[in-house]
Amino acid sequence: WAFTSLHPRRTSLIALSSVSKSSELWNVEKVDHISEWTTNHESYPNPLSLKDKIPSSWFVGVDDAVAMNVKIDAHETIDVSDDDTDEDGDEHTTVGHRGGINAEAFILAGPRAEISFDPSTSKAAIVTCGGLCPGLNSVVREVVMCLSRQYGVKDIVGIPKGYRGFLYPEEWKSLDEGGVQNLHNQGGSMLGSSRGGHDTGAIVDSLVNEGINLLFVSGGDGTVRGASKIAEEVKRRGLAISVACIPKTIDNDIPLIDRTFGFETACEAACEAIKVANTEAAGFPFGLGVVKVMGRNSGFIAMHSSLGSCVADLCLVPEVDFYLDGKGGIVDHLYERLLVNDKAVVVVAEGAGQKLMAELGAAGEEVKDASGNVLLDDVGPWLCKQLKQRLDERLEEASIHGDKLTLKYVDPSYMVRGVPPNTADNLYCLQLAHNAVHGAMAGLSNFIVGSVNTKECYVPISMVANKRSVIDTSHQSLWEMVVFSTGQPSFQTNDDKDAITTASGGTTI
Ligand SMILES: Nc1ncnc2c1ncn2[C@@H]1O[C@H](COP(=O)(O)OP(=O)(O)OP(=O)(O)O)[C@@H](O)[C@H]1O
Ligand SMILES: O=P(O)(O)OC[C@H]1O[C@](O)(CO)[C@@H](O)[C@@H]1O
Ligand SMILES: [Mg+2]
Repeated sequence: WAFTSLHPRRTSLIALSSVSKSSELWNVEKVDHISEWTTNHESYPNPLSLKDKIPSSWFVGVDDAVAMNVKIDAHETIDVSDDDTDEDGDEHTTVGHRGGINAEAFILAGPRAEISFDPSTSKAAIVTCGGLCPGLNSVVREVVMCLSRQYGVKDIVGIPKGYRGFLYPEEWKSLDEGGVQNLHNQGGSMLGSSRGGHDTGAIVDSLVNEGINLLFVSGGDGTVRGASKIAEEVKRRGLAISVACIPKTIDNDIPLIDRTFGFETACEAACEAIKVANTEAAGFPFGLGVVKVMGRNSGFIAMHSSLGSCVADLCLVPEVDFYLDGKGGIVDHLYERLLVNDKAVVVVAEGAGQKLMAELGAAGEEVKDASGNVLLDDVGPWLCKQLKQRLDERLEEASIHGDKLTLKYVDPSYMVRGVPPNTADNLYCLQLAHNAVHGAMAGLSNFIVGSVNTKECYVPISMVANKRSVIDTSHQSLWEMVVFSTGQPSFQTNDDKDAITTASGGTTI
C-alpha cells in the first residue's frame, strides 16, 4: 500500500505542485546524471548559494517531483488511519489505497544546492535546429544570461546553422551578455538553423576537441532525437558532458509537456489571418474565406486559432478524416452556413485531408526534406478548387440573384513562424532556458525541460523521442468545443464512416 493525504487542499498540492519524498509515493522518471558514467566526478556549491540573499529553501530538493495525471479512484481507496494535524494546524485524513492512484512524476526543475561543473572552467555550446520558431532567440539569450550571470560561466559559444555547424568550429560565435541583450525582440534564430546534417560521432568529437561540457539544444522532435543520440554517445565514451534540450515547435506536438514555446505566438498570428479572411468573406456575396495554417501531423494551431478567432465555421485537422460530399459532408455544412450568414470561414491545417487527396488521385510523388520529413501535398489550393466547384453548383441551382461563390484564400505560411515571441512565450522561454541551465549545471543529461501541470520539470528524452502529441478528439476535449461551436460534422459517427467510403469511391475532381 502507498499512503497519501486526501484532504482537498492537499490533493491539489500533490497534483499540481512539488512533492517531497516523491519516490515513496510516485513513480518518478529518472534522468541520466554524468556521475553514472564519469569516474572523476566532483561537486561544487551552487554559486547562487554564495549570494547572501538567497534562502537555502529556494534550491530544489533531490526528491522533489512534479506529478502528472494524478487520478484517485474512490472505489479503490480505503480509509485506514486516523485524522492528522499538520504543522500549519490543518486537519487532514490519511488514507491508504491499493492501486487507486495513478501518478507518474518527473523531477522538478530548478537550481540545485550542489552542482557538477566548475563554472570557471566550463564551456557551453548552444545550437538551434529544425524549422524556425518564435522564441528561439529568447532561449539563446536566456541560456547565456543564466550561465553568465547566475553561474559565472563565461565561455559560451553559438553553433551556427544547426547540427551541421558542429563540423565547422572556426565559424562558432562567442556569446556574452552584451551580444544577446536585445535578441528577444527578434524573430528567427541569431544562430540560424538547418535540416539534415546530423553526424553523432563527428558532433561528439567536436565537443571533445573544443572542450565543451555543457550542450544546450533547441529544436523539434527530430532535433530531440539527434540530441539523445549525442547524449548516448557521450555516455558510451564516459565523457563529463551534459546534454540539455529545450523543445521548440509551433506545431506543439511534443508529448507529455503542457505546450511548446512559440505555439501561442503562432496561434495569435494565425488568428490575425483568420480575421482578415473573415473580413474579406463578409465583404462580398456568398463569401468564403479559406485559411491554411502550419501543422504537419498535429492540428493544434488550426484548432486553437479557430476557437480563438471566434469566426471559423469549419476547422480541418490531420487527426480527423473528413469528406466533401453527401449527407454530413463539409460541402453541405458550408452551403448551409452561406445561406444563413452569407459568408463562411474555413481553417485548414496543412496536414489535413492528405488521405482524401490520395484517394481522389490528387497526391503527388513522395518527396522528403533533408531531415527525412515527408513534404505534404498542398491541401489549401486543392480544397479551394473542390469547394468552389461544388458550392457554385449549389448556388446556381438555388439561383439567388445569380450570385456565385466569392472565394478568398489566405495562406499566412511563415508569417506565423518568423515573428518575435509574444509576452507569454517570451516568459516561457526564459523559464525553460534557465531551468535547462540549472539541470545541466547539476550534471543532469539526456533530458528535455518542459512544463507539466504548469510546473517546470526534467523529462528523459527517451519518453518523448519517438512519440507525437496529437489532438484529443474524445468526449470533453477542446476538439469537442470546436465541433459544438462551429456546428461542423464530427466525422466520428457510424454514418460518417459509411459516407467516407462512399465519397472515397465516387467523387471525381
Ligand atoms: N532520428 C534522428 N537522429 C539524428 N538526428 C536527427 C534525427 N531526426 C532528425 N535529426 C536531425 O535533427 C535536426 C532537425 O530535425 P527536423 O528537420 O526533423 O526538425 P525538428 O527538430 O523536428 O523541428 P520541426 O519539425 O519542428 O521544424 C536535423 O539536423 C536532423 O538531421
Ligand atoms: O518549410 P520548412 O522550413 O521546412 O518548415 C515547414 C514545417 O515546419 C513546421 O513549422 C514545424 O516547424 C511545420 O508546421 C511545417 O510543415
Ligand atoms: Mg519535426
